[in-house]
Amino acid sequence: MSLSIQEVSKRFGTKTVVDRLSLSVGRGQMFGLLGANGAGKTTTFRMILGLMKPSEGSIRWSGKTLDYSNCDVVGYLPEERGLYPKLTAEKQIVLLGRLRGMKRRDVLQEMHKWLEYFGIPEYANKKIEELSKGNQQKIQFIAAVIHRPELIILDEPFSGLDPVNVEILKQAVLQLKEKGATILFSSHRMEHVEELCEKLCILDHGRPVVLGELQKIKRQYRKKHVVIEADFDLGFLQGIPGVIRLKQRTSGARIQVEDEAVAKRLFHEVAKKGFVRKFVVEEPTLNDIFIEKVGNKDA
Ligand SMILES: Nc1ncnc2c1ncn2[C@@H]1O[C@H](COP(=O)(O)OP(=O)(O)OP(=O)(O)O)[C@@H](O)[C@H]1O
Repeated sequence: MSLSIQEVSKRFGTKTVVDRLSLSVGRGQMFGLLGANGAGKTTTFRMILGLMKPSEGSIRWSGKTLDYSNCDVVGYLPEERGLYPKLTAEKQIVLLGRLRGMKRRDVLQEMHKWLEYFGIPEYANKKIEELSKGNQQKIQFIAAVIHRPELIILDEPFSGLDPVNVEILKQAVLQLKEKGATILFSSHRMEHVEELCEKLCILDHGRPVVLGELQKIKRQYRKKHVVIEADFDLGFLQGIPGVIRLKQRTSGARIQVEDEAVAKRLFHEVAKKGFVRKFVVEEPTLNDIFIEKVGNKDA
């Protein structure tokens, strides 16, 4: 079981909003889609779900195109949250579970398990409109995964949640992954993707500018940061070839360098000067990579 996207493009009129995207996500893998507003994330999800046809290319889940006839294998949390405000959480979830072909008894059993997990068992009989935004989101998440889908697509699942609830939802998503679900999610927050995904794609105006395995992407990125703490001023390092920028900190400096060889040079230079309390070469963060590839704007 795997998702395979090959050379997919989507155009609206003359505007290309997804531009030759190819990727694959295997069973039990988690894939993160990053990009600024309007980069093409939701459009990509809609094409995977069969709600929209690609202008070019193909999308297959286990060798088949998804459409309304086989979409029960997918669970989808849309970006625009859409629950019926007047229904109770239970009625809402039962309705969606039944539409997925589940027996009422099975829906209720699964729903109670999830409500317990989220620490809100008493909300089963509350109307959606009576719940906070965060709790509505949990109900919609439960509705999206109630039928234990093989493929789960979560559009901005963490937006609007407080840090405690972000953590609870992250753990829930990880549990589903461990049980073998294939999960794709979009986010504006790079640290979420960094923490949860093996694979990722950064879209910039529909174009995949970074794509692949997180660890490989980081390794291939040659520029590093060096954090130094010393009892003397580190400003002189700015003049060393290969130093891109130096930011002074209260107890030292954080320096971006061209590659590891420059980091070694810095090590020798500071060691000659005096006592060095700290010298660390940091892996680039996804944020560093995003800023270089897409520019200094919000993901
Ligand atoms: N049905 C449509 N008709 C015309 N243009 C569309 C349609 N759907 C999306 N677009 C355009 O496609 C581009 C990509 O939109 P999309 O919603 O996929 O971006 P996104 O990455 O999900 O953004 P956000 O982070 O804001 O949710 C946008 O410029 C949007 O206006």
